[in-house]
Formats: sequence, structure tokens, C-alpha cells
Amino acid sequence: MSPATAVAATSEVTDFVVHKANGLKGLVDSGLATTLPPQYIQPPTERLESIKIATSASIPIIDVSNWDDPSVLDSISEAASKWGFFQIVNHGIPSQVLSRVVDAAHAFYAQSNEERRKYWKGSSLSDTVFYSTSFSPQAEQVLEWKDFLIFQYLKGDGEDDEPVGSEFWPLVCRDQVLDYVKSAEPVIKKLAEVLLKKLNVKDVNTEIQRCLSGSPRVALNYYPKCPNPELAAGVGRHSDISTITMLLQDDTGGLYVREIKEEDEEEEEEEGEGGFWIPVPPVEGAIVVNVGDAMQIMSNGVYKSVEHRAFPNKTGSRVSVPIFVGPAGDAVIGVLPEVLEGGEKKAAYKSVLYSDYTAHFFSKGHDGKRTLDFARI
Ligand SMILES: COc1cc(/C=C/C(=O)SCCNC(=O)CCNC(=O)[C@H](O)C(C)(C)COP(=O)(O)OP(=O)(O)OC[C@H]2O[C@@H](n3cnc4c(N)ncnc43)[C@H](O)[C@@H]2OP(=O)(O)O)ccc1O
Ligand SMILES: O=C(O)CCC(=O)C(=O)O
Ligand SMILES: [Fe+2]
Repeated sequence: MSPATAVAATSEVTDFVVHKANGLKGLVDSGLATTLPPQYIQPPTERLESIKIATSASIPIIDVSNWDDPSVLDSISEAASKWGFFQIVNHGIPSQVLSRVVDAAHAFYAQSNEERRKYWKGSSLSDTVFYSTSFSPQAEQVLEWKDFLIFQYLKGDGEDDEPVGSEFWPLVCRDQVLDYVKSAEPVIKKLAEVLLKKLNVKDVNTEIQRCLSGSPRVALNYYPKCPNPELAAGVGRHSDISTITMLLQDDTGGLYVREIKEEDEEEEEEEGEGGFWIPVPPVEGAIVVNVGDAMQIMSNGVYKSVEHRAFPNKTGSRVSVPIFVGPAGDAVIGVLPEVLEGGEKKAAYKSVLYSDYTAHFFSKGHDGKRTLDFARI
């Protein structure tokens, strides 16, 4: 292929996937992507083959059947400090609710391009749901091998009101997403309570509440079967900007978490391309929990938001369902005063308007933990 033809092919693929709103799923279904298109080819340093996989480390699996057990609280806060990631089991969310939301994700992507396109970002009838691809396609050098459908769970005024705009959510997955968020809410609340309690925050006032939870966002991430997974990334190295993320993954696998080294803890994590990556194996009924940047800021680095990434595979598609719990856009986040009491440590982060922080995150491709520099003093 001449360079000119290659460029034409490149722009045609982006046009088809992004601008014509077919998504990556549309490209894969078209049968045209028998080899990985150039704009999905990651630089060598970002490929699975060039990362060092940790063979002996694993992230903790915590049984949360008894939230009153002090050892559960200790395990959670220790995991949030040491790994930034853990899995919870016996959390009380019925297994059918979990399997139904995964099946519903497959059902959404199994639809025709026309049906999915109705929800494409900018065309969707409600801003509380949209379909898109990669991460921020307008800002990325290389696209990620992922589509996502994202919902904003914005509660109505009345106690029993359905979330704003949910009458416009796709019928193939609407009820399953609603059931999942409703069942997850008490678990999210408990996790936030435990993490704050261990920071000595006794009075969870309205301002702190706002910093913990605006309206959660739920995504149905879809990583199609990939012709050359060794060259691609499903989601590139990033930390979440949330306070907490609860991630449900199907039984495929593909998620890796960066191992925190002790020296990282002392000098503030300096990641880059080195270090070891810990696979997060799917565990039946488990939910992966991770600390996001907002929690790292509020806890002054006691809890760590940790880089993670996911790779696609050659044999089949993969689904994951994160619930991002984070501040409202107009909340100001900063180090909680309780964390600085005693006066030994200085605040490592300034206070920032969360919508400025999120705008910065979405204005660039994934770049590990660099987003945090936006708030670092
Ligand atoms: C897509 O691939 C991804 C995504 C991620 C995401 C990781 C996270 O940690 S997201 C956590 C952020 N969410 C929360 O903390 C939940 C509570 N708050 C909100 O949802 C708020 O919307 C807000 C995120 C704080 C922003 O509020 P505001 O500034 O008032 O403006 P909005 O209009 O609501 O949003 C601005 C802009 O961002 C888009 N957006 C918001 N969340 C997501 C998201 N999770 N994924 C994709 N896009 C998102 C929103 O649609 C708006 O877009 P415009 O184009 O209309 O400006 C990690 C890794 C990935 O690969
Ligand atoms: O699919 C996964 O396992 C990870 C997804 C993720 O990190 C995200 O959506 O923020
Ligand atoms: Fe993430």
C-alpha cells in the first residue's frame, strides 16, 4: 500500500467509526478489519508484549459479608492504601443482577449499527445516555479498541422517581442498568463510609457528600474480538478520576493494575513505562473496586488511585461495567482537613473545581497518572 493510500484508509476508518457513528463494533461487523487498522496500532511501549507481568503479586479479595467486622474495615483501608485496587465478594448484589447487566451489554452491541447510532454522542435524545468509542477520539493519537455506552444516574426530585432521562435509555439494557445501580448503591455507600472513617472523618457533612458522590455514571464497555491484540490496547494506562470506581468484569480477563512500589509511596508515584503489572483475574460474583484521583486528593495520598489498563483478545469480545462514583462538576475538591490534623504532613494537592479537573482529563489521551499533576502543589 502506498503511503497516500494508507493515509486515505486511515482517515476512512476514523470517519466510519467516529464521524459516521458506526462505532468500533460497526467496523468489526463490516468484516473490513481483518488486520488491525493503523490508527489502532499502539507504540511498542504500550503493548501487552512489552509490559512486565507480576507473577507473585495479586490484589486482595475481601469478603464484605459483615461490614461491622473491624477486620473488614482494616482490609479495605489497607488495600486502598497499598494497592489502590481490591475485589469484594459477598457484597449482597444478587448474582442475577450482575449477569443480567453483562448480558444486556452484549444485547446492546448485538443490535444493528442503525439502532446503536440513535444513541451516539450528540444524537442521543437525552444527555444522560450516550454511545461513543475509544476514550476521547478527538484528542487521541491512537484509538483504543473499545466502544462504550454511558449512563448518568441523575436522581429525580421525588423519592421514587426514575433517573432523569431514563425513559430515553435503550430498552435492551435500561432495566438491567437501573437494577444494577440500585443494588450497588448501598455497597458504594458502605465503601465510602469505611474509607472516610479510617481517615478520621466523623462528620460526613453535605459538602463532603457532594465531593463523594454527584450522580454516578455507569458504562457498558465493549471490547470486540481483535485481529491483532498484540498491537492494540482496549483501554490505555490511566487512573480513574472518580472517588471510587466499582468495576464488574465478565469472565474473559484482560485487566492489569500497576503494582505500587514502596519507593513510589515515599516519593509520590512516578510511573512511566516501567514497573510490574498485576493481572486481575475474573472471580465469580466479585466486583473490582478502585480508588480514583478525587479520593487520592481528598485523602492527601493516603489512598492511591492506581494506573490500570485492559487488553482485548483474539478469541472473543469482552464486557466490563464500571460505576464511576465521583463529585458533582461544581464541587470543589481538596485535601480533607481531618487528614492534616496533627500537622506532620502538608497538603500535597490544591483545591480544584472538579469540572476543571474532568475537562482536563478528557482533553487528552490516556497518559497514566499525569492528570493528577493538575492538582498537585
Ligand atoms: C470513556 O473512556 C474512559 C472513561 C474513564 C472515566 C473514568 C472516570 O473516573 S469518570 C469519573 C467522573 N465521573 C464522576 O465522577 C461521576 C459524577 N460526576 C459526573 O458525572 C459529572 O458529569 C462530571 C464528570 C464531574 C462532569 O461534570 P460537568 O463538568 O458538570 O459536565 P458534564 O456535562 O456532566 O460532563 C463534561 C463532559 O464529560 C463527559 N463525560 C463525563 N463523564 C464521562 C465518562 N465517564 N466517560 C466519557 N465522557 C464523560 C460528558 O459527557 C461531557 O461531555 P461534553 O462533550 O458534552 O462536554 C476512564 C477510562 C476510559 O477509557
Ligand atoms: O475494562 C476494564 O477492565 C477496565 C475499564 C476501565 O478501566 C474504565 O472504564 O475506566
Ligand atoms: Fe479505569
